[in-house]
Amino acid sequence: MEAVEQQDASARYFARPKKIPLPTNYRNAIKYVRLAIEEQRNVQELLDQDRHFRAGRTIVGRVLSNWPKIEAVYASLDLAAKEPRLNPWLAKVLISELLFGSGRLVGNSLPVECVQQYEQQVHDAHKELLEKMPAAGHVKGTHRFASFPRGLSFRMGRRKKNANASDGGNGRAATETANTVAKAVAVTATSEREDEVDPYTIPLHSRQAAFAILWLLVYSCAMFTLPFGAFYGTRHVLADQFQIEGFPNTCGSVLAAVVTVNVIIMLYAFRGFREPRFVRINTNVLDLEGAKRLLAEEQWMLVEERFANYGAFIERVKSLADAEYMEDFHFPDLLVFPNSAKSFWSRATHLHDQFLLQNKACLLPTYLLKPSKKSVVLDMCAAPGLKTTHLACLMKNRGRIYAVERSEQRYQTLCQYASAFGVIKTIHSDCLDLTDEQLPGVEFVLVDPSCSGSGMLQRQIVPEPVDQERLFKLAGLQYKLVSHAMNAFPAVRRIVYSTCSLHEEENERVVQGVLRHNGHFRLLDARKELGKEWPNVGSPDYPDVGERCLYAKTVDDLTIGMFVAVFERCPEGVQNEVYLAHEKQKESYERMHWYSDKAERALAEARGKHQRTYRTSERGEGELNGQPEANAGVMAVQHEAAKTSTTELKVPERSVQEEGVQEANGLENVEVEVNGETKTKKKRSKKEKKEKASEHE
Ligand SMILES: C[S@@+](CC[C@H](N)C(=O)[O-])C[C@H]1O[C@@H](n2cnc3c(N)ncnc32)[C@H](O)[C@@H]1O
Repeated sequence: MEAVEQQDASARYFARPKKIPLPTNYRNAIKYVRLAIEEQRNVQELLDQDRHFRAGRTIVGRVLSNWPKIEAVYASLDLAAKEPRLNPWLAKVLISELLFGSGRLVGNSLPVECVQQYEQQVHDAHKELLEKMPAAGHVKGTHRFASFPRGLSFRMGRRKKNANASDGGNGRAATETANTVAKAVAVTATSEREDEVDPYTIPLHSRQAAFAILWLLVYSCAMFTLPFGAFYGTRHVLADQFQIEGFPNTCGSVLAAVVTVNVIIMLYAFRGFREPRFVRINTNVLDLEGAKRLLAEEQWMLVEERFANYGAFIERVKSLADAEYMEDFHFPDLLVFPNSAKSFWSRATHLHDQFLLQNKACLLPTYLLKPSKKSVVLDMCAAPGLKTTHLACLMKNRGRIYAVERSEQRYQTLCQYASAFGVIKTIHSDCLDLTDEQLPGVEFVLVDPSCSGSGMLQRQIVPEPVDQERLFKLAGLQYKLVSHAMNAFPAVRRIVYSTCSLHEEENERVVQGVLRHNGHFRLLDARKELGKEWPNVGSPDYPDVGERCLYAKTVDDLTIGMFVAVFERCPEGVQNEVYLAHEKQKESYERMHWYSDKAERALAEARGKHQRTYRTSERGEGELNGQPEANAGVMAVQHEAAKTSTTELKVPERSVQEEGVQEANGLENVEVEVNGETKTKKKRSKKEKKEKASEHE
């Protein structure tokens, strides 16, 4: 009767329409257990090679070290007959997990749910086996049977041919034979002892420590040998080939040794740094708890520690073990994995809808934009669309996000990313051509434009020479985009400007330029806006600007380099302090010109009248024929103003905004107004246009 009920239950399970996949770790475990038992292969080697199956050693090891007991339980429950559709290898792996693993099964796949319904019976059968144990403990020679199959363990000797295993995992032959049970019972004593310390699994931290020591040994050997080689090699070459002897020879050789030492140190440091893998949860389809459940199915272990400060968190991230992951310190939808997880994530295509690989630094701009749920947002430079989709998640897929991209190819990628989010409307256009007319009611703008990309990891590892001309052009474009955001959309309340550049020219200087010419927007303190500890801000060389902007830095945040500034529209009648200070400076600059003109006129008059010589001393005092001049005060003002004009005003030969205007027009010999002057500009050549198109995205 009971059997019939269970059969019905199992039929119900297998008849369900929705197919939930079996966790990869169980699938892999079946493969290795079968290889070890059926084909008697040395799976230890195979497991070592399979770097993606992290939990494998433990799961497979558990099954194989308890194989007889598992077989006995499987047999006593008669699962082969009761659940003919249940893979016997899988059933045994799951029984092993229930009895000797965590005690719970991962996921809701059909086989898992099927075995789960026998959970109590599995435990009862196991208990029964243990109770019978003393009586059967004397069965001769049975301890060998309890050992790992030979293919698995380096500790074990020969493996006895296992009749049960050779039935193709069906196990039915064994199920009926009391013999098997007796054997299994008999070995329990031995294997139970072995269970206490799982000999198969070397704890992860021990393995990591062992590798660290090994690498240290390798590098220290290199350190104590290669510099000598460099020293004597150089000495030999200098003497034999170039006939350089004596002191110059020694200097050259020492230099070669020092360079070698430094190269080795750099290589070691480079090995030591492994940036973590940041993974964002697509909160549009999955919440944090759901994400944790999915990851548990994949045998990832959540580090559930709380950190007093950001430094402690960063240190813990650096020491994440291969199977561990953590929640991020700042962002609730971000998870942090060790560097070694990269291969897992590139293979885990079945999780790509629920999780997105995105560097933590890229979440700063979107979080700082803080769009309210049903607001209208404009992402001016959107492709490939990671920030756009994050905005959509933050807005719970409600409201409207205009995602603009001008590059055709990148626009296609943007469309793919955006397709799952109804809130995103993609627009293939130059965002400078769009205004409130086409995109009405925009309240929040993200400006994440093309930049030099000097914050990208590979560019930090192998730095490129700084191309000032290119930086200047990029800065011009960036200035123009932010200014456009501030002036083309009257309803805009908040703007976030971000780059993945570490150059001030593209960051603080652009922000300063924009604030100087747009009094109606002010710069917010981004650190305060973030609301949590953040180590790096901008340069103090930009008063009222630098300290309000954030930098993400590889060395402190383990992220790519990123710069973020947050602007907010000023209340009516209020202007930002950078604008006001600049206006004041402009005034004094104009006054300086006025004084200067006056002084020049007075001088000319004096020259005409008296034919005397005039010069300005170092201190700015006027002297006439070597004597202090009556109008020396005027000259001092002139001198001070001149100083201001070169040091504080920093009126550049070509300003950022000039470049911006040039970029804006892109016309042949157009007249543009720059700092009040009209200049003629040349049209961008085809080559320049091409270069521009290939700028770092
Ligand atoms: C740094 S990427 C943006 C990355 C994107 N925000 C993300 O997180 O996925 C800069 C993008 O802006 C686009 N872009 C540059 N100038 C633009 C303009 N004037 N109008 C529209 N898109 C522009 C580039 O083609 C490039 O795809």
